[in-house]
Amino acid sequence: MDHVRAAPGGRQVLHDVSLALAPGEIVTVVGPNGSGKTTLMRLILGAVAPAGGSLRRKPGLRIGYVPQRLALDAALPMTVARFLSLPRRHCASARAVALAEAGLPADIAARPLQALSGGQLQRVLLARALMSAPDLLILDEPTTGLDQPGAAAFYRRIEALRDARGCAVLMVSHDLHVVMAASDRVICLNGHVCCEGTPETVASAPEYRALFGTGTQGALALYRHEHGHRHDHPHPLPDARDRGAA
Ligand SMILES: Nc1ncnc2c1ncn2[C@@H]1O[C@H](COP(=O)(O)OP(=O)(O)OP(=O)(O)O)[C@@H](O)[C@H]1O
Repeated sequence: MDHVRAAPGGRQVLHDVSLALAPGEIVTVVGPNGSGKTTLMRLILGAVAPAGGSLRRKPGLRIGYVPQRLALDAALPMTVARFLSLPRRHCASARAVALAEAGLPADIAARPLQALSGGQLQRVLLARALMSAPDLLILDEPTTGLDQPGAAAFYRRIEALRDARGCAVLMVSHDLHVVMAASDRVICLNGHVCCEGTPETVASAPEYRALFGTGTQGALALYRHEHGHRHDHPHPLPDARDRGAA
């Protein structure tokens, strides 16, 4: 997207936002409450139209979306298998692959959604997003409610998925903990792009520190320590949008 402005409901939320996502890249958007993170995600999903600037998607781009939460209706019990077959039916083997990739046993398919823990439900949402073989996976605050080791494990799974499938990943979060360290690139948003770069670059940027203080370095170290190795993925070149996922 180039110099995009967004004004959902007539109120300017984002201005002059330019970004490109390259295949296989994990990008995290951080920003304070109300900084426009969800609006940015909705722009990419096509649920909000730009009020200015331009937005281009690779033709045929498939996007898998993992919402922050799912409002479950206790009066309408639904099995995991049924949920995974919405909106389109898939064969049992495709379902088993997606469940395994999301870190769930195959027999969870027969269980009602209402009976799952928060972490299991989060992984079912991930499995559902994987069913469409996405080129781009968008996750909205995917570890809300998980503790820090649980969140670190979730992000390692996302990295493994990216490595296996080569899909781009865009995560949106106001959680400053391990999410940044799990990313190739971090975008700090506050109505516009305040700063962006590697997690280390952003964590030490004055614009970022003005918004969030200096408390993230410990969490970066924690993730690096648990993770045990680093990735050095190339970052998108200026023409990445011509090759890129979105
Ligand atoms: N359709 C809309 N109509 C009016 N205002 C909107 C609309 N959508 C978003 N906003 C406003 O835009 C601002 C940014 O919202 P957005 O949800 O994008 O922020 P966010 O960074 O995701 O926030 P949070 O961290 O709290 O989830 C908020 O003040 C919100 O009230």
